[in-house]
Amino acid sequence: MPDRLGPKRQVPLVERLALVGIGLIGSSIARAVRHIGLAGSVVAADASPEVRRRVEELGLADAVTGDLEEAARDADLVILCVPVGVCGEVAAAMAPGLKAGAIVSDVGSVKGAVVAQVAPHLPAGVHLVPAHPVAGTEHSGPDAGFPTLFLNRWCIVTPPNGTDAAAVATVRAFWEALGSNVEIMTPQHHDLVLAITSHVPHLIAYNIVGTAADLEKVTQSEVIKFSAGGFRDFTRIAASDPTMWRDVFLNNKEAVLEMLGRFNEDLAALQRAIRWGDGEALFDLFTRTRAIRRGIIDLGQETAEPDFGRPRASS
Ligand SMILES: NC(=O)C1=CN([C@@H]2O[C@H](COP(=O)(O)OP(=O)(O)OC[C@H]3O[C@@H](n4cnc5c(N)ncnc54)[C@H](O)[C@@H]3O)[C@@H](O)[C@H]2O)C=CC1
Ligand SMILES: O=C(O)C(=O)Cc1ccc(O)cc1
Repeated sequence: MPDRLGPKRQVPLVERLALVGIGLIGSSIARAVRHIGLAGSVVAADASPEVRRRVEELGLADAVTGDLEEAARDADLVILCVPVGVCGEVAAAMAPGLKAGAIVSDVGSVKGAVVAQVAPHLPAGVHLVPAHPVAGTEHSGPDAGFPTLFLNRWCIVTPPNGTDAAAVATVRAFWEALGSNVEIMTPQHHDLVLAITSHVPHLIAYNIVGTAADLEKVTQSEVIKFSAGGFRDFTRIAASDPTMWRDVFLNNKEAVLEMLGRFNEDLAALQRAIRWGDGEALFDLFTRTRAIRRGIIDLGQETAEPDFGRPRASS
């Protein structure tokens, strides 16, 4: 498995790249793209003046703007790296600047709702190719990004039916150049898979940390002092960005509720096994789940030890 990005390219994949939203994901893309020369030029757009100032200080782009129409003008590829709840309004604001043949993509953690919100605003001749890099951290903002974030990670590309094949190939080549493995699926299937592998686990983390914080007979300082490894992992996840995750749950409602229904049934069965002293049921489940974890490690998608080498950010 490669442990670094490829060498600088002689010929960029796209001439002009516009990144809208330069937080963790947008700034990681900007860093990687500039590192390998994947775009002729990078324009960065963000609604926040503080973020724009920081992007300029960090030298992450050739041009920085708060005007989305200006950012989109002449861009060959535009990638929305904003919370999923604002993708529609962002698409509407930049639409007048888009040229025919441009590709609009995104990195949102939910795909069906993003397609529904963005597609109606795009002029004819503009290709929508949504994508989701399944890579991230609990940190936010332009200081949190790093160029190897997508290396050896999956990127799921979810083109709506009938999307131009050349536009899909460009988005695939883009993510492969950033070191990702690309898989294509429908937006609906993506949302179902990610509901159980990412969205519900985040909800469980938010919930358990909230429950621990609200206990009367166990103090907060005891929770912090005696937090074992498992609980510490939950607190890391529960430190993830509130705006981003609010939008994920509001925009993947059906799939999350479906998975939560199943989760609640299985939890009730475990509750019953504990109440009735059914050690066999507990042992059987724990044996099955241990095999799943070992399968993930065998696939090389996880290290057995936690990754302490990852950069930390302020927010
Ligand atoms: N954080 C993570 O681990 C991952 C996040 N994603 C997806 O990536 C997207 C971005 O997430 P992050 O980079 O973590 O967020 P972030 O909070 O670090 O950055 C988002 C940026 O978007 C800007 N923004 C918000 N509303 C805007 C608007 N209306 N117009 C222009 N700019 C606007 C903010 O000022 C901020 O700089 C989300 O859709 C999220 O679901 C995907 C994979 C992993
Ligand atoms: O920090 C973690 O453990 C994550 O799970 C990061 C993450 C968050 C959201 C995504 O859509 C993909 C990856």
